[in-house]
Amino acid sequence: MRFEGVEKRYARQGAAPLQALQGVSFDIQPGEFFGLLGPNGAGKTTLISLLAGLARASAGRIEVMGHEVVSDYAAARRALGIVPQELVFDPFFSVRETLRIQSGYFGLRRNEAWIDELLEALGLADKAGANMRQLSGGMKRRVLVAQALVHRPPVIVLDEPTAGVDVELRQTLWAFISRLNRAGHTVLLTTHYLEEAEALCHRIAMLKQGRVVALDRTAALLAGAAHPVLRFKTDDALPAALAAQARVTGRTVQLPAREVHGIETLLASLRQAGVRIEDLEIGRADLEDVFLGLMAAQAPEAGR
Ligand SMILES: Nc1ncnc2c1ncn2[C@@H]1O[C@H](COP(=O)(O)OP(=O)(O)OP(=O)(O)O)[C@@H](O)[C@H]1O
Repeated sequence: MRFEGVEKRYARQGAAPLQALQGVSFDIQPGEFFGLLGPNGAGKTTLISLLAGLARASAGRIEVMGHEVVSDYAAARRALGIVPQELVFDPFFSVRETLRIQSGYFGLRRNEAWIDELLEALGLADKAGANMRQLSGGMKRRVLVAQALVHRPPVIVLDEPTAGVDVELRQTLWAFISRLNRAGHTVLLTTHYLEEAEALCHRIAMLKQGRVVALDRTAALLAGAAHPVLRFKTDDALPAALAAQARVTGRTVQLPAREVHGIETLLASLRQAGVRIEDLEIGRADLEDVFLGLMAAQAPEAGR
């Protein structure tokens, strides 16, 4: 898969066009598990809709398995299995009918064995006869995954597949997608769950305001942020200097320490400020730290 100088501008009434993607270029190797990360509005979904041929790039080109997505649309589309972010279904069909209809779009007549395998792998076997409107949101999402895979595409694209889904479905989904990846399928994943990207992706591109701001092997991105961190719980307010660098989730606070003896300095500052701490641990930086660091480092650009 190749993105070459991809640009996308959206026209806006009474305002300058919105530049959603600017000069995005990168390759994804066959068989790779690739993560596309970025904050809300970074352009991830836009890039996927260009890849899927649902929207046209303002400039640049995109190829999937050697097929350019506009001039060679049918072949490119056939190579892709796309799990969209939004749950859109015809409520009157059953799960099995939905998958048969999707097979029909790709001209596949005898696809029952694979449909059964998909239903089984995604924990949908006992829901095959249920109407789509009877399914819970999580079950619908499973059908969306099955639907994307019905034609056995070599490239699987997942746009935030685990947004709002429970732990069980996440595990089912990742076990299945990892199995397909080991069997040679290329996977492109967008997610807001950085621990998921860290666990699954070989390489990661980070998008910010329509540009690629980092692209590397996951291990290399993490190595770049190898500083230790101090994690603890507290009910007290942090002094301003520490609050500015803290990552706070509820009562849990994480502070970066530049070097190991930086931990001592941090603890001294906390003690001096009278911050009472519990459950203290020393850990290493994770992908979220890399991500937050990169997002903070790049100043916002004009025209956005
Ligand atoms: N059809 C559209 N018309 C106009 N602007 C759009 C359209 N689709 C997206 N945008 C704008 O383009 C920018 C990129 O949006 P996009 O949905 O690609 O981001 P994203 O990275 O997928 O975000 P999220 O994490 O919230 O899904 C945003 O500023 C968005 O408002």
